[in-house]
Amino acid sequence: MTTTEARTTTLPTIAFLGAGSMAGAILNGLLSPVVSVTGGIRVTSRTAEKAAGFAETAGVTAFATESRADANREAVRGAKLVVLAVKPYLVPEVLADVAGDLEPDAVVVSVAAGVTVATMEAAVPASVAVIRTMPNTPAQVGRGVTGVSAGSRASEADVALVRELFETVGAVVEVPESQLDALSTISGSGPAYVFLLIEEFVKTAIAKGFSAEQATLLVEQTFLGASELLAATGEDPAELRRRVTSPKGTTEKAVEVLQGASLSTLFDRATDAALARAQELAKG
Ligand SMILES: NC(=O)C1=CN([C@@H]2O[C@H](COP(=O)(O)OP(=O)(O)OC[C@H]3O[C@@H](n4cnc5c(N)ncnc54)[C@H](OP(=O)(O)O)[C@@H]3O)[C@@H](O)[C@H]2O)C=CC1
Ligand SMILES: O=C(O)[C@@H]1CCC=N1
Repeated sequence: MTTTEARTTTLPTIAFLGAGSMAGAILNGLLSPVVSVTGGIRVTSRTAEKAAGFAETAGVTAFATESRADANREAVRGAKLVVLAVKPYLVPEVLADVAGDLEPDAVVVSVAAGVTVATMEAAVPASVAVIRTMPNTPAQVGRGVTGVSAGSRASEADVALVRELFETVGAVVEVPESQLDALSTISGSGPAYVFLLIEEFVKTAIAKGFSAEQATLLVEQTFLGASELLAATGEDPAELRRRVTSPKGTTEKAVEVLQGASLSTLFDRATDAALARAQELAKG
């Protein structure tokens, strides 16, 4: 695993096919002053409105498929890295469209949940490498974590390049493809679990008589503070929990209730449901 460092990264021409939440988060990292993308960044979207949002960004050229049918083909011509950031069900259609225009040494980097390397390798010329990844939205603030799985045709240099791309927005973990869907249920979807906990905790604080503003401050600062304490101390979270939980004190009572609700089973069931969905998406 590698963490983000303030070092200069130079990347070759990149095309993002799809410009939604995930592509936007990664793009944010690429726009950092310590990153240089030689040949520039191309971005495609379905709507002209979304593409127009990128028009002002230096170094980025955006095309919309609703304005020009060849938007994705135009974007991939000359691109070394082609990041597939459309919804999983669109991956086969988009790859079929661009296959003939990919550079022979291009690396197709998918962020799509579920869609397998085998499906993508079958859709592009044999000289084109495929690498599957699973980033997460904290990439937008340089705090992402991305799982990377090399396809059968990816060289060490291809994997190193893709690592460099995702290290501009956080940490990278290399795993075999057989583990990538499981990784997705932890870190890919994980930010949603955290936000859900925050939403529910704010409701609880409001029910205890705090204003919405106070409740939000209390809860958000508690999540941020606890996360930063964990990061700064490097302590085991169980030890940090113990330090909050005074013997015979108040926290002990709350933690007993939470543990009684079988939190670990709940997380197992939630991530199993996400894993089952990834397997459905793989079938197309
Ligand atoms: N969101 C997340 O936390 C994560 C998402 N992912 C993966 O990222 C991928 C994208 O998800 P997300 O960003 O959430 O989705 P969004 O719906 O936010 O983005 C999808 C993007 O694809 C564009 N699009 C649709 N059709 C085409 C097309 N034919 N050609 C080019 N662009 C097109 C859309 O354009 P327009 O905006 O104009 O409609 C939109 O910008 C998915 O495969 C998902 O599995 C992976 C990890 C985490
Ligand atoms: O919900 C999804 O399918 C994507 C993959 C992981 C996070 N978002």
